[in-house]
Amino acid sequence: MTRTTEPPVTDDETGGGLSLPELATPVWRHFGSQAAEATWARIARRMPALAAQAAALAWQSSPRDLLATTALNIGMGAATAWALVATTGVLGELFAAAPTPDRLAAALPSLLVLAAALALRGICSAAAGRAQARLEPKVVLTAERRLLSRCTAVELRAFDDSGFHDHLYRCYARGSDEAGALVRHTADVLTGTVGVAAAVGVLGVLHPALLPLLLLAMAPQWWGSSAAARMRYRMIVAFTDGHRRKFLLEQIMVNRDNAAEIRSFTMEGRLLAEFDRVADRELDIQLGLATRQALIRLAGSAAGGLASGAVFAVLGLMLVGGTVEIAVAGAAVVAIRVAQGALGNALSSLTHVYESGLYFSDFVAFEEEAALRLPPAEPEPAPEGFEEIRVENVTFTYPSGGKGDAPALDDVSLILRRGRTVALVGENGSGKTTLAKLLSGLYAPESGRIRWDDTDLAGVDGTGLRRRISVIAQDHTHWPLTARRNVVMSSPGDDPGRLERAARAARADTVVAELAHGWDTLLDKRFVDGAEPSGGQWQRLAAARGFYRGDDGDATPLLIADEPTAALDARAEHAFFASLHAHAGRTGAAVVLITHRLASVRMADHIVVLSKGRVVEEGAHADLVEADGLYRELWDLQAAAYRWSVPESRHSA
Ligand SMILES: Nc1ncnc2c1ncn2[C@@H]1O[C@H](COP(=O)(O)OP(=O)(O)OP(=O)(O)O)[C@@H](O)[C@H]1O
Repeated sequence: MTRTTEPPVTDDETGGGLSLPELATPVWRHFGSQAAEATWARIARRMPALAAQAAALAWQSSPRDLLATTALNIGMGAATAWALVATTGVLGELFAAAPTPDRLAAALPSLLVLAAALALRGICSAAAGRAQARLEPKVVLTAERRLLSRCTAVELRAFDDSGFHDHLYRCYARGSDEAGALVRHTADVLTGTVGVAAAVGVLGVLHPALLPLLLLAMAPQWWGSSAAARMRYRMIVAFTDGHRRKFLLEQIMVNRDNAAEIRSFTMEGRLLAEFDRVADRELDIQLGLATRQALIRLAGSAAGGLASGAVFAVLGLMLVGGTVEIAVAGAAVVAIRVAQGALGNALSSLTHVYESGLYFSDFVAFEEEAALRLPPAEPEPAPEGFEEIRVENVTFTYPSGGKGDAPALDDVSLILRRGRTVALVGENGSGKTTLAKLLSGLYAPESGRIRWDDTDLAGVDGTGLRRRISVIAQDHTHWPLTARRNVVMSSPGDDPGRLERAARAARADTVVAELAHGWDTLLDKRFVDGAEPSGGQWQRLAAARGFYRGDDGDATPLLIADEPTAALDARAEHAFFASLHAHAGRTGAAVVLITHRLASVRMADHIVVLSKGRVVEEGAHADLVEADGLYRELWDLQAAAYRWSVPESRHSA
């Protein structure tokens, strides 16, 4: 099968396929193997708990639709039983003697009852279908809301734990849909069970000796359904890794962020070849499954035919022996057919309930895990403001990754004051951003403390605290919203004067002036009429967001700017630092500035130099240059670069 017009790419060229080691652990097909190993005994053991979970979720989503689904399914079973009894009546009248017009007339009332029972069954079935169709999307939405509210409520630290992140992703990828599927399949099991129960009840009433016949007729069905279901799950397991790999390859190829690099590195052919390789393998497995399932179906039909033959033979013997009347035998045949159909549905739904139940239990486990990572339930109110922030002997280590067990901050102490600018300086990985995150209330120290005047921030309301802090982040988000919402989104109200001041301070006003619809331009090229700002233009908008939030009198006494000018041109950078100092002077806020541009750092009131998570020097620019330590070394390197470039550029001109 050829899916690409590229020249064929051999396995050697693709290095035997792209190396994607993270695929070793299947994540979104996490429970495939457990599902494949499911036995009926295991499924039966878990069924009550799963049914209870499904019912609780459905009740939370829509009690009315849950009650309607349950009642209508039971009504459908009752109507089925009623129809079977009416069938016996009709057959009894017709076969009591040789059929004559009089017999037909005598059978009329039973026929009417049968018609009414079948109509009632049809109405119940349609209404139950409607209630179920209304219930499922509500359940999916409930599960989505539960997931999103948990994942936005947990402390940021949870996202540094790869186990938590995997669990979240797994639930995001399948959890909500599987919650809907769990409820749907549980309702289907109920429908099937009610159908079987109706047939069993009627047969038991007609003649108890007919019940073993029902078992005989259902046995091949039971065998066929289990064999087909287990075969399907084995196929899923066999292709778990491949399926995920295919999914990731699709994501890589359709994602706009990758489009340019795929082309720059001429990766198209390789990606498509890899996709074909995985997709062809999946197709082979699917085609093999289709053949094997057809064989199973054939064997099931043959066994079912034999069983039906045996049932008819036994019924014939019972008729001849006078154990049952002909009308009862006829009704028994109908009841057995009804039971077979209902059983088939119930069994296949049961295996689906088991599979969806595994995912949903994982979802519930995630909620429980997330609950352990929530901030304290009844925190102290956040302080209104401060004259001084004291960072005292703070040590902090990330949960996993990065430097392993080495702390990102090690016994750090410093003081910030209102109206003053403190610059954090140091080489890559020295802990500047980590310190900024602790100051902005995103992480709590592992030891040591941070105080706003006399208030220790440990145990205060984190959300309330962060409302009083404005952050211009290093990795700011490109919100797919209008330019206006990108700036004002985090702050209540929409104050045009404040917006203008913030835009001017960040020089975002010139960016907006060039946009087709000014502040109302959508900043996302994936949508019609969307614009795509450059990296530096995005940075100006992110800075405007920080200034806007900070421009509300005393309510936001701390502004943190982490690498705010990395993408700015020289003029914008100069203007930005001037605005930052003006902000400290005008609002009286304490300003923390992180930057590698030391020419701008010299304007700060105080400079703190970090190395390997420790404060190694601090003071004013002149003192640090005098001290001849790390700061002086970094300063000299940057200054030298400028000294050399001037003569060279003059020379080349
Ligand atoms: N989320 C994280 N999980 C694990 N380790 C992290 C995480 N973020 C940072 N680190 C590690 O903590 C150390 C300090 O990182 P940090 O980002 O604070 O440095 P930085 O001084 O801001 O660096 P840069 O100048 O490159 O921005 C680094 O070794 C980094 O690998």
